[in-house]
Amino acid sequence: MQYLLSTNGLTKQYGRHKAVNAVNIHIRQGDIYGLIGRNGAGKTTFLKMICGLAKPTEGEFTLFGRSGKEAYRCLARVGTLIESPGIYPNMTAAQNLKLKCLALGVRKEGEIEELLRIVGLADTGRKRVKNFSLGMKQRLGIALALVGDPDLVVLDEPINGLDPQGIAEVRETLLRLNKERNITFLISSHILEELSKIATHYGIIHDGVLLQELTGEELLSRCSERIELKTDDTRGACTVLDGMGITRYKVVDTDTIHIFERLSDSGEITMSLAGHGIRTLGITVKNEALEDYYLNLTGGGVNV
Ligand SMILES: Nc1ncnc2c1ncn2[C@@H]1O[C@H](COP(=O)(O)OP(=O)(O)OP(=O)(O)O)[C@@H](O)[C@H]1O
Repeated sequence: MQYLLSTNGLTKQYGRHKAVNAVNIHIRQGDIYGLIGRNGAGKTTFLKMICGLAKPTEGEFTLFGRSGKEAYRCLARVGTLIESPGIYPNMTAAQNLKLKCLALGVRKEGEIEELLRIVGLADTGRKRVKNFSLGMKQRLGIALALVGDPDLVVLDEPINGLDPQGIAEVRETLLRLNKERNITFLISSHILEELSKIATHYGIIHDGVLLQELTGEELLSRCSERIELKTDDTRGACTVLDGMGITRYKVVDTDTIHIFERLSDSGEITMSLAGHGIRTLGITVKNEALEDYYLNLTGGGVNV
């Protein structure tokens, strides 16, 4: 499998403390990859290493198929928003972008207008950035990371402190960029619930160690509200579910099916199964909230 970005034993040690400990991450072209971890888990340190802002103590990363020194040469294709985005508050959004374009030698006609459009700041005109909402500032930070047409954009906590509307705006922006410009994203957050509204893939980091990588679908099947159906005939049960027009289900075990829709229809499902001679051994509605899943995982500190 060819990854757009992968790491091999990437480690950063400060004194005796390993802020990032032998992390192997795998990001494909087109992913919106969420790196989730509590404060101090090592997210920023990890992101800094793959953006060339901190030198790994051990390990290496492969970027666009290049490793070692070659990988560092590919960093021009990576846009970053790490820690303070370097925004000038007394300038307008367009002026901030113009400065970044000048700094990177970008002279593409209409690029600033296009970037403002794509992050939803086209109508901010002469408004100075100091009068922007936090969400608008974050979107400007994203626009700044987009200067130079990167293929991969790395954003450190882009939804930190945003209200639900701000999160929705950032989400829409990232999804649009992902679709329209085919940009791959690596974004960090300490709140899985918020990240889950954006990411397609996840890496869970704790105490510098990557505990788990999983897809959005896997996370959904582990956390979301669902009916857990136990039966001794999963194949027959699937046929019955299909017949009931239920499409969002997954066989997770030899005797277990998770159903993610019609959560109040347990009775109807049981009756329908019985009508087809299929025994229901158990049927319950389960709901492990995202945050619980994450806390259980990091609290235990073990890989599951
Ligand atoms: N320059 C440094 N020197 C010494 N220790 C550092 C340095 N940078 C980070 N650390 C330590 O490494 C650990 C990971 O920090 P890091 O900032 O990467 O975590 P984080 O997950 O991004 O958390 P936060 O969201 O709070 O920034 C912390 O214990 C931090 O104190």
